Amino acid sequence: MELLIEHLSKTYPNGTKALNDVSLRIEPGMFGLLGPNGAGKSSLMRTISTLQEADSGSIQLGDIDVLRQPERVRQVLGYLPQEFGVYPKVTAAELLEHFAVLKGISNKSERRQVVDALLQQTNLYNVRNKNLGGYSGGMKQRFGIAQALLGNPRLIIVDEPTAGLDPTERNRFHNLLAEIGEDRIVILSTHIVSDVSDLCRQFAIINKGQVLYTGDPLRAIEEMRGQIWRRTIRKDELDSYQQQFSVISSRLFAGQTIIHVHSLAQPGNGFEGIEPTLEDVYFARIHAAEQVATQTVNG
Ligand SMILES: Nc1ncnc2c1ncn2[C@@H]1O[C@H](COP(=O)(O)OP(=O)(O)OP(=O)(O)O)[C@@H](O)[C@H]1O
Repeated sequence: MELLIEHLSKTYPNGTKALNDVSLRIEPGMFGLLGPNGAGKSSLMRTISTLQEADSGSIQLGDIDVLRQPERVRQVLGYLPQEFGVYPKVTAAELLEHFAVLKGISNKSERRQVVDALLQQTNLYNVRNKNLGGYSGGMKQRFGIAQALLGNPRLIIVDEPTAGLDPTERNRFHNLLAEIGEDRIVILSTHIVSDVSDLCRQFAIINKGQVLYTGDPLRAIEEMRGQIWRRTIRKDELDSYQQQFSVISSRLFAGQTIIHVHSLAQPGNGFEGIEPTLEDVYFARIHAAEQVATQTVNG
């Protein structure tokens, strides 16, 4: 089963163009949707999840026409929204049981089995009788995955799931995602580049409602080899470097400013060529798109 998105566009009533002719082909496995805040990731996730409509375009999931057959999509979809609220005074076992009823698992002993298995899989079995209000961020997110897995969905959508998790919880959550992404489509929407480089064999970069790149992370890095240059500068030099070069990122390290520049040729004295990372790919693509946008505005 594959997910085929073609020419999808959406403008909100206030005039915000959240999706601008988005086309993507997504195969089974983990797919990373990477973009800054406001890029349109949630709008795309909500549209695929049948929670909102598009103005134009189409989405096909296997033989399901997603925009026209929402009830069929819901039967094969698991969704972990960005803001996943839980009832604080209910235990994980109780709430998952409740979701299982809603999902249509009507046989009581079957339901019990499914719920227990999911609690085991998400490593929450030992704390299943604790109130969700006492769960840590990572435990809540794992509970979110447990409910998304009910009914054995073919398509799972998780919207910015690792924001706010500490490194250990994030690692554990990554392992869980990698496990569930083995035999179905899992779309992971995130602004955290390492979520994608750790987990995804396919990804897309989206910015201002447009797809800037789609492909394989390793290939994307390969394509940028020989084009990323690093230099340590003083903080007060940053402006002038930004005017002279394609500075795609700058960060402080031990009180000094380190910049990465995207350039086909050696930019000049003091620049050292480095192995690109997916973060460089991401920033270079976004930077290039911004440059084009500025040039268009300035004529
Ligand atoms: N219901 C809405 N009405 C009007 N504008 C909206 C609505 N929902 C989102 N937007 C705007 O559409 C654009 C895309 O938002 P969206 O939430 O899809 O982006 P995102 O990539 O998920 O960002 P974030 O990570 O901040 O959620 C933003 O400019 C946002 O302000």
